[in-house]
Amino acid sequence: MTKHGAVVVPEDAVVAVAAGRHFSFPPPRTAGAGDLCKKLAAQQIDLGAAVMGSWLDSMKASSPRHRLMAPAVDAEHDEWMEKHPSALGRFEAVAAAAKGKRIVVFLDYDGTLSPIVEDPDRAVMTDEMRDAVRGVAARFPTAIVSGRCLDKVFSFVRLEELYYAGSHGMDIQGPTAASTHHGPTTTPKVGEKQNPTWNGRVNVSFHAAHVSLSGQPGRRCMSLTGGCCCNGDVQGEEESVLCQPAREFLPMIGEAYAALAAKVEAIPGAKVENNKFCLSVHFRCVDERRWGAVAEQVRAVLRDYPRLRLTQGRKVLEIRPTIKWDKGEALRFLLSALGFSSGDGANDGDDAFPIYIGDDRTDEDAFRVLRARGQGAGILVSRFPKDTCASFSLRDPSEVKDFLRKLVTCAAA
Ligand SMILES: O=P(O)(O)OC[C@H]1O[C@H](O[C@H]2O[C@H](CO)[C@@H](O)[C@H](O)[C@H]2O)[C@H](O)[C@@H](O)[C@@H]1O
Repeated sequence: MTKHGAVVVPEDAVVAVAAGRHFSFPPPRTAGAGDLCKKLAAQQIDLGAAVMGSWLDSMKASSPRHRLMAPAVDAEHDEWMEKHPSALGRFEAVAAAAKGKRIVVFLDYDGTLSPIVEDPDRAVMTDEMRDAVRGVAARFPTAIVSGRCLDKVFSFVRLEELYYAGSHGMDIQGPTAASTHHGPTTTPKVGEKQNPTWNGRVNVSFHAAHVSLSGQPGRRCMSLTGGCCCNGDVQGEEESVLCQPAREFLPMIGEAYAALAAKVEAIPGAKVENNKFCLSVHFRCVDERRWGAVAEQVRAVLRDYPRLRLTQGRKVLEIRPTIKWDKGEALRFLLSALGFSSGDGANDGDDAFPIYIGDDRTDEDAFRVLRARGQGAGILVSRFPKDTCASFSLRDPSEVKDFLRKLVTCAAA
């Protein structure tokens, strides 16, 4: 890739529109979240026949080709970087803002911890990245927040000491008791002398005897001693999970999966991934001339399921329940479960410093929550300008790894 000449780079990002906002950090509470952040929330795509064209446009818009033509595009990039500076370049500003607070780390998976690849089943993360995440998790409560189903994302990450929020936050489980029961009783504050491990589960209790719904060996789960703020869904079998707000949709999602898989089978390259509480219809490997056919098949199935809605990720159409739950709500829930806020919005846990790193449209829901709370740091992984509610940027998973390592070094120092 060169900065000069007309190099066209395929990328699944939404091209930036001037955000009309200059960099300010820490972001002011609520102010600044405004219209842009509302617009960026994982949007529901209208399923009406009249908007099929715009639906297809939306699929194309999520996969623009970036023209890197100096100097105009460089200027646009520079302007964007002023508003969303590198979290590595401004590491000292992040560390200063976190000083005296308790860091909690939230990490998206695809495009953040692993590079985007054609086959979703091969999106593995490197051992170096795993070590970096392990290092962070030894010092701060750390959660993976992914659109993938919990078992799948766990099979990639393979670290038992983390919290996992699968299915876009609709399936939340905690670390094993064994992997975390040797640290301080509260998360260390930045700048405080620290024990290298943590155990900051203020109002969370572990049920070591329970296995997860997946039966995943070696993983124990937990429930809230103070009750679940997740529609009261923690009961019976659910005692083994922290939060599953969309449980009632499981049979419906299963049916929709079968119908969709049968419908898109005939479209070369299309693939439906069952993410338990949501479904992903991948069109990355579909000839662009057939994208309309993918959209049409998805629409046909969704007509039978008015309680399911459609959102969009990186060359993927995502079908999920029509409940008000997303990665932002998962972040809120986990902060509350960790004792950093009341959960009812009355107290946003000002001593917490959540760092959320993600690359996708669905991560904007979490960035928006951080902006609204005027708390922590949202970091967008992108090498191209995009509209975002994040404060900072990192170019790719390799920079994410460097940032995580720096966080560990800084905490150790
Ligand atoms: O929230 P995330 O962890 O980022 O998960 C979002 C979706 O990621 C995966 O799809 C994306 O990555 C694939 C592998 O690199 C790529 O082939 C695909 O085009 C991307 O959309 C995953 O397969 C989906 O289930 C997740 O919803």
